Amino acid sequence: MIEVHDLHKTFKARTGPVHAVRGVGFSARDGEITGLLGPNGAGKTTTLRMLYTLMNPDRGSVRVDGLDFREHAAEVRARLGVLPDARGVYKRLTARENIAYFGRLHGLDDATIASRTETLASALQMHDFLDRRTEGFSQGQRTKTAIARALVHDPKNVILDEPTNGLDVMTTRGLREFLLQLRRENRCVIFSSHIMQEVAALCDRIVVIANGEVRAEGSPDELRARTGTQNLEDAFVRLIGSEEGLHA
Ligand SMILES: Nc1ncnc2c1ncn2[C@@H]1O[C@H](COP(=O)(O)OP(=O)(O)OP(=O)(O)O)[C@@H](O)[C@H]1O
Repeated sequence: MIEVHDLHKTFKARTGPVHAVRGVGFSARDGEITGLLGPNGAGKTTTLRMLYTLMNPDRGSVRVDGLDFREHAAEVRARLGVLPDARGVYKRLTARENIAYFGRLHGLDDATIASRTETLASALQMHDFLDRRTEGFSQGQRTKTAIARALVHDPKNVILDEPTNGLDVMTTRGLREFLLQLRRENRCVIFSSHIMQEVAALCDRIVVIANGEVRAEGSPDELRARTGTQNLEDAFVRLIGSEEGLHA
Protein backbone atom coordinates (compact mmCIF):
# COMPACT_ATOMS: atom_id res chain seq x y z
CA MET A 1 0.00 0.00 0.00
CA ILE A 2 1.39 3.38 -0.98
CA GLU A 3 -0.15 6.62 0.27
CA VAL A 4 1.01 9.89 -1.24
CA HIS A 5 0.11 13.16 0.41
CA ASP A 6 0.50 16.67 -1.01
CA LEU A 7 3.87 16.28 -2.78
CA HIS A 8 5.51 19.39 -4.17
CA LYS A 9 8.71 19.79 -6.19
CA THR A 10 10.08 22.87 -7.90
CA PHE A 11 13.28 22.91 -9.97
CA LYS A 12 15.39 25.98 -10.53
CA ALA A 13 15.99 26.45 -14.24
CA ARG A 14 17.88 29.29 -15.92
CA THR A 15 14.61 30.61 -17.26
CA GLY A 16 13.00 30.55 -13.80
CA PRO A 17 11.38 28.02 -11.47
CA VAL A 18 9.71 24.90 -12.94
CA HIS A 19 6.84 23.76 -10.73
CA ALA A 20 7.05 20.09 -11.73
CA VAL A 21 4.79 18.66 -9.00
CA ARG A 22 2.18 20.78 -7.26
CA GLY A 23 0.32 19.03 -4.48
CA VAL A 24 0.06 15.48 -5.84
CA GLY A 25 -1.78 13.02 -3.61
CA PHE A 26 -3.30 9.57 -4.16
CA SER A 27 -3.45 6.07 -2.70
CA ALA A 28 -2.40 2.83 -4.37
CA ARG A 29 -3.83 -0.32 -2.77
CA ASP A 30 -2.53 -3.87 -2.52
CA GLY A 31 -3.86 -6.24 -5.16
CA GLU A 32 -4.51 -3.35 -7.54
CA ILE A 33 -2.70 -1.76 -10.44
CA THR A 34 -2.68 2.02 -10.20
CA GLY A 35 -1.82 3.98 -13.32
CA LEU A 36 -0.29 7.43 -13.30
CA LEU A 37 -1.50 8.83 -16.60
CA GLY A 38 -0.45 12.15 -18.06
CA PRO A 39 1.12 13.82 -21.08
CA ASN A 40 4.86 14.43 -21.50
CA GLY A 41 6.18 16.76 -18.83
CA ALA A 42 3.14 16.27 -16.56
CA GLY A 43 5.31 15.42 -13.54
CA LYS A 44 5.00 11.62 -13.49
CA THR A 45 8.71 10.79 -13.30
CA THR A 46 9.33 13.48 -10.69
CA THR A 47 6.45 12.13 -8.58
CA LEU A 48 7.73 8.57 -8.84
CA ARG A 49 11.29 9.61 -7.97
CA MET A 50 9.99 11.13 -4.74
CA LEU A 51 7.96 7.97 -4.02
CA TYR A 52 10.99 5.75 -4.25
CA THR A 53 13.11 8.11 -2.15
CA LEU A 54 15.54 9.13 -4.91
CA MET A 55 14.53 12.76 -4.63
CA ASN A 56 13.43 14.84 -1.66
CA PRO A 57 10.13 16.66 -2.07
CA ASP A 58 9.93 20.33 -1.08
CA ARG A 59 6.80 19.40 0.83
CA GLY A 60 4.53 16.43 1.39
CA SER A 61 4.87 12.86 2.53
CA VAL A 62 4.69 9.24 1.42
CA ARG A 63 3.81 6.16 3.44
CA VAL A 64 4.65 2.66 2.23
CA ASP A 65 2.78 -0.09 4.10
CA GLY A 66 2.11 2.54 6.75
CA LEU A 67 5.78 3.53 7.14
CA ASP A 68 6.82 7.14 6.65
CA PHE A 69 9.45 7.49 3.91
CA ARG A 70 11.59 9.90 5.92
CA GLU A 71 11.50 8.17 9.30
CA HIS A 72 11.93 4.66 7.88
CA ALA A 73 13.78 5.23 4.61
CA ALA A 74 15.74 1.94 4.63
CA GLU A 75 12.68 -0.13 5.50
CA VAL A 76 10.63 1.67 2.85
CA ARG A 77 13.28 0.97 0.20
CA ALA A 78 13.34 -2.71 1.14
CA ARG A 79 9.59 -2.87 0.52
CA LEU A 80 9.84 -1.30 -2.93
CA GLY A 81 10.82 -2.76 -6.28
CA VAL A 82 11.60 0.03 -8.72
CA LEU A 83 12.00 0.25 -12.48
CA PRO A 84 13.46 3.76 -12.85
CA ASP A 85 13.19 5.82 -16.02
CA ALA A 86 16.90 5.26 -16.71
CA ARG A 87 17.11 1.46 -16.83
CA GLY A 88 20.90 1.46 -16.27
CA VAL A 89 21.85 -2.23 -16.45
CA TYR A 90 25.54 -3.08 -16.08
CA LYS A 91 26.93 -3.75 -19.54
CA ARG A 92 29.77 -6.06 -18.55
CA LEU A 93 27.50 -8.39 -16.60
CA THR A 94 25.05 -10.92 -17.98
CA ALA A 95 21.36 -10.49 -17.25
CA ARG A 96 21.63 -13.21 -14.59
CA GLU A 97 24.61 -11.46 -12.98
CA ASN A 98 22.77 -8.14 -12.98
CA ILE A 99 19.90 -9.77 -11.08
CA ALA A 100 22.26 -11.57 -8.66
CA TYR A 101 24.18 -8.38 -7.94
CA PHE A 102 21.01 -6.65 -6.75
CA GLY A 103 20.06 -9.76 -4.80
CA ARG A 104 23.34 -9.57 -2.89
CA LEU A 105 22.84 -5.86 -2.24
CA HIS A 106 19.56 -6.84 -0.60
CA GLY A 107 21.38 -9.44 1.51
CA LEU A 108 19.86 -12.52 -0.14
CA ASP A 109 21.68 -15.86 -0.08
CA ASP A 110 22.72 -17.66 -3.29
CA ALA A 111 19.93 -20.26 -3.16
CA THR A 112 17.26 -17.56 -2.81
CA ILE A 113 18.82 -15.53 -5.63
CA ALA A 114 18.88 -18.61 -7.89
CA SER A 115 15.26 -19.48 -7.23
CA ARG A 116 14.01 -15.89 -7.58
CA THR A 117 15.99 -15.54 -10.84
CA GLU A 118 14.35 -18.69 -12.18
CA THR A 119 10.85 -17.48 -11.24
CA LEU A 120 11.35 -14.02 -12.75
CA ALA A 121 13.15 -15.24 -15.88
CA SER A 122 10.24 -17.60 -16.58
CA ALA A 123 7.57 -14.99 -15.92
CA LEU A 124 9.35 -12.44 -18.11
CA GLN A 125 10.46 -14.97 -20.77
CA MET A 126 14.15 -14.20 -20.41
CA HIS A 127 15.75 -17.61 -20.85
CA ASP A 128 17.02 -16.91 -24.38
CA PHE A 129 19.27 -14.10 -23.20
CA LEU A 130 19.66 -14.67 -19.45
CA ASP A 131 23.33 -15.68 -19.69
CA ARG A 132 24.39 -13.12 -22.27
CA ARG A 133 26.22 -9.93 -21.38
CA THR A 134 23.73 -7.09 -21.51
CA GLU A 135 25.93 -5.01 -23.83
CA GLY A 136 24.04 -4.87 -27.13
CA PHE A 137 20.71 -5.93 -25.61
CA SER A 138 17.54 -4.69 -27.30
CA GLN A 139 15.42 -2.21 -25.37
CA GLY A 140 12.94 -4.96 -24.42
CA GLN A 141 15.73 -7.22 -23.14
CA ARG A 142 17.19 -4.36 -21.09
CA THR A 143 13.79 -3.49 -19.64
CA LYS A 144 13.10 -7.09 -18.66
CA THR A 145 16.54 -7.36 -17.02
CA ALA A 146 15.90 -4.15 -15.08
CA ILE A 147 12.46 -5.36 -13.95
CA ALA A 148 13.78 -8.75 -12.83
CA ARG A 149 16.58 -7.02 -10.96
CA ALA A 150 14.08 -4.67 -9.29
CA LEU A 151 11.97 -7.59 -8.05
CA VAL A 152 14.67 -10.01 -6.93
CA HIS A 153 13.97 -9.32 -3.23
CA ASP A 154 10.27 -10.10 -3.68
CA PRO A 155 8.99 -6.62 -2.75
CA LYS A 156 5.36 -6.09 -1.82
CA ASN A 157 5.21 -2.78 -3.70
CA VAL A 158 6.29 -2.28 -7.30
CA ILE A 159 6.84 1.08 -9.03
CA LEU A 160 7.51 1.14 -12.77
CA ASP A 161 8.28 4.28 -14.77
CA GLU A 162 6.85 3.89 -18.29
CA PRO A 163 7.58 0.14 -18.40
CA THR A 164 6.38 -0.37 -21.97
CA ASN A 165 8.27 2.58 -23.45
CA GLY A 166 9.89 1.54 -26.72
CA LEU A 167 8.71 -2.07 -26.58
CA ASP A 168 7.12 -3.92 -29.48
CA VAL A 169 3.57 -5.28 -29.38
CA MET A 170 4.48 -8.83 -28.33
CA THR A 171 6.85 -7.71 -25.57
CA THR A 172 4.23 -5.25 -24.34
CA ARG A 173 1.63 -8.04 -24.19
CA GLY A 174 4.02 -10.21 -22.21
CA LEU A 175 4.75 -7.37 -19.82
CA ARG A 176 1.04 -6.71 -19.31
CA GLU A 177 0.52 -10.33 -18.39
CA PHE A 178 3.41 -10.04 -15.94
CA LEU A 179 1.85 -6.98 -14.26
CA LEU A 180 -1.46 -8.84 -13.92
CA GLN A 181 0.43 -11.67 -12.26
CA LEU A 182 1.89 -9.19 -9.75
CA ARG A 183 -1.65 -8.07 -9.02
CA ARG A 184 -2.81 -11.66 -8.48
CA GLU A 185 0.04 -12.00 -5.98
CA ASN A 186 -1.65 -9.14 -4.07
CA ARG A 187 1.17 -6.68 -4.64
CA CYS A 188 0.66 -2.95 -4.90
CA VAL A 189 1.65 -1.93 -8.44
CA ILE A 190 2.05 1.64 -9.67
CA PHE A 191 3.11 2.42 -13.20
CA SER A 192 3.29 5.61 -15.21
CA SER A 193 2.36 6.05 -18.82
CA HIS A 194 1.42 8.76 -21.27
CA ILE A 195 -0.62 6.28 -23.30
CA MET A 196 -4.29 6.14 -22.42
CA GLN A 197 -4.91 2.70 -23.98
CA GLU A 198 -2.09 1.23 -21.96
CA VAL A 199 -3.54 2.41 -18.69
CA ALA A 200 -7.12 1.54 -19.65
CA ALA A 201 -6.11 -2.05 -20.45
CA LEU A 202 -4.51 -2.73 -17.10
CA CYS A 203 -5.44 -0.41 -14.30
CA ASP A 204 -7.94 -0.76 -11.49
CA ARG A 205 -7.46 2.88 -10.63
CA ILE A 206 -6.17 5.76 -12.70
CA VAL A 207 -4.60 8.96 -11.43
CA VAL A 208 -4.74 11.55 -14.19
CA ILE A 209 -1.94 14.06 -13.82
CA ALA A 210 -1.30 17.19 -15.88
CA ASN A 211 0.83 20.23 -15.19
CA GLY A 212 2.04 18.77 -11.90
CA GLU A 213 -1.48 18.34 -10.49
CA VAL A 214 -3.91 15.47 -10.08
CA ARG A 215 -6.86 16.22 -12.35
CA ALA A 216 -8.86 13.13 -11.38
CA GLU A 217 -8.52 9.80 -9.61
CA GLY A 218 -10.77 6.77 -9.89
CA SER A 219 -11.63 3.54 -11.67
CA PRO A 220 -12.03 3.73 -15.46
CA ASP A 221 -15.82 3.63 -14.94
CA GLU A 222 -15.73 6.43 -12.39
CA LEU A 223 -13.66 8.63 -14.71
CA ARG A 224 -16.10 8.03 -17.55
CA ALA A 225 -19.06 8.85 -15.29
CA ARG A 226 -17.40 11.95 -13.88
CA THR A 227 -16.73 13.43 -17.29
CA GLY A 228 -20.05 12.29 -18.75
CA THR A 229 -18.28 10.51 -21.60
CA GLN A 230 -18.78 7.07 -23.13
CA ASN A 231 -15.16 6.16 -23.53
CA LEU A 232 -11.97 6.75 -21.62
CA GLU A 233 -10.32 8.52 -24.51
CA ASP A 234 -12.90 11.32 -24.35
CA ALA A 235 -12.67 11.33 -20.55
CA PHE A 236 -8.91 11.78 -20.72
CA VAL A 237 -9.19 14.65 -23.22
CA ARG A 238 -11.73 16.40 -20.97
CA LEU A 239 -9.57 15.93 -17.89
CA ILE A 240 -6.28 17.16 -19.30
CA GLY A 241 -7.76 19.55 -21.82
CA SER A 242 -5.69 18.27 -24.75
CA GLU A 243 -5.36 15.26 -27.04
CA GLU A 244 -1.67 14.89 -26.33
CA GLY A 245 -0.61 11.34 -25.50
CA LEU A 246 -3.73 9.66 -26.81
CA HIS A 247 -1.99 7.65 -29.44
CA ALA A 248 0.88 5.25 -29.03
N1 LIG B 1 16.11 17.90 -12.80
C1 LIG B 1 15.27 18.76 -13.37
N2 LIG B 1 15.61 20.07 -13.54
C2 LIG B 1 14.76 20.95 -14.10
N3 LIG B 1 13.52 20.64 -14.54
C3 LIG B 1 13.14 19.35 -14.42
C4 LIG B 1 13.98 18.35 -13.82
N4 LIG B 1 13.31 17.17 -13.82
C5 LIG B 1 12.10 17.42 -14.39
N5 LIG B 1 12.00 18.73 -14.74
C6 LIG B 1 10.82 19.38 -15.36
O1 LIG B 1 9.68 19.05 -14.58
C7 LIG B 1 8.55 18.83 -15.42
C8 LIG B 1 8.00 17.44 -15.17
O2 LIG B 1 8.92 16.47 -15.69
P1 LIG B 1 8.70 14.89 -15.51
O3 LIG B 1 9.91 14.23 -16.07
O4 LIG B 1 8.35 14.61 -14.11
O5 LIG B 1 7.44 14.64 -16.45
P2 LIG B 1 6.81 13.28 -16.99
O6 LIG B 1 5.34 13.38 -16.73
O7 LIG B 1 7.53 12.13 -16.42
O8 LIG B 1 7.05 13.42 -18.54
P3 LIG B 1 7.45 12.31 -19.68
O9 LIG B 1 6.18 11.56 -20.00
O10 LIG B 1 7.87 13.21 -20.81
O11 LIG B 1 8.55 11.47 -19.12
C9 LIG B 1 9.03 19.06 -16.85
O12 LIG B 1 8.72 20.39 -17.21
C10 LIG B 1 10.52 18.86 -16.75
O13 LIG B 1 11.20 19.60 -17.74
